[in-house]
Amino acid sequence: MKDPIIQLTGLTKQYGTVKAVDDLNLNIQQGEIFGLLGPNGAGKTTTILMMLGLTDPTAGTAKVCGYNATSNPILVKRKVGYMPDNVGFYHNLTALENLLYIGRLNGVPENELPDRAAGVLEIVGLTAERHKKTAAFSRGMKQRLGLADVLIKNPEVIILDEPTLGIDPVGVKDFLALIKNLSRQQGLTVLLSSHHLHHVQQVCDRVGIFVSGKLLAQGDITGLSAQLFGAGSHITSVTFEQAVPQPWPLETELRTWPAISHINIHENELETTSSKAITAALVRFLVDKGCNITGVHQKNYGLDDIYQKYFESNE
Ligand SMILES: Nc1ncnc2c1ncn2[C@@H]1O[C@H](COP(=O)(O)OP(=O)(O)OP(=O)(O)O)[C@@H](O)[C@H]1O
Repeated sequence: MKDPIIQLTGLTKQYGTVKAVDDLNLNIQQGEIFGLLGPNGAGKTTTILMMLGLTDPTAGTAKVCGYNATSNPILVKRKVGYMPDNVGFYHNLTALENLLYIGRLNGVPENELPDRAAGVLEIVGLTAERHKKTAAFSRGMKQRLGLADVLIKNPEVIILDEPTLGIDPVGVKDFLALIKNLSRQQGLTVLLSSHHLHHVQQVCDRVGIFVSGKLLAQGDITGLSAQLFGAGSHITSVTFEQAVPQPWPLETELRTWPAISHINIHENELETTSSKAITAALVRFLVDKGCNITGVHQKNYGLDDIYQKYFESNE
């Protein structure tokens, strides 16, 4: 496997007595969409600022595109596009004029500028609006233009801080689809910070759960629920036509299934807790044994449950 394009090692930032980021270790591979998910004040922005060399770590290192962000911030900024949570524009200028201005600031050669601007406006879907002043832009349009600002310098990595804040649901869906396409088609690496679990869930390959400066867990959604809920990440409930007799010989058999960690029987309901999805096998087994089933329900722990368990007390 190639070296990770983002490598955070023991990254720590202390503000007075507050540890905003506490010994963060995280690797992100080229082309991945990684979601940094955490409640307000978790340390997401501070982490991003250290990755861009905009604030120095108290300890540890942030290596991005092969460069140490603290000692080589200029080289990192050449490769990384950053969209802060509050993108600002010159409202008396049009979308295109704003974009050309940012392109020049980022050193895009003058002869390439018109084509590049037209190209990124097309990607973000603002070609028809390019001559409108940004004062009249909706929040969703501003986010798209913010993304165009980031893309005009042909970055290898884009970092988006709370990119979906304040956009309506349809706008969010479109914006996230845009990010996903960009990453898939151009191999762009995306780090996205958010406290909206549903937005992160829609688009990210992997997620890191960040609370009070610490990364509690990382992985894809299934891996995360397995890490955070262990043996109890799947629950299957089965309803029978009649009450389950006690003792029930089938219970003894089910207790030998390695995936099942817990069995609960109440009247005509059976509930199993297991480390993997066993619903299909369980139903087949019960039908084979002559049980009459009137209902089946499978619950898998997802980000909602992770959120409730880890974030609610912080918000
Ligand atoms: N410049 C600063 N000086 C002192 N404390 C700071 C500074 N910047 C951030 N902090 C503190 O560090 C902690 C992490 O803040 P940070 O802004 O990184 O969190 P966040 O996850 O980005 O939250 P939000 O979603 O609210 O932006 C908070 O307790 C914050 O008060």
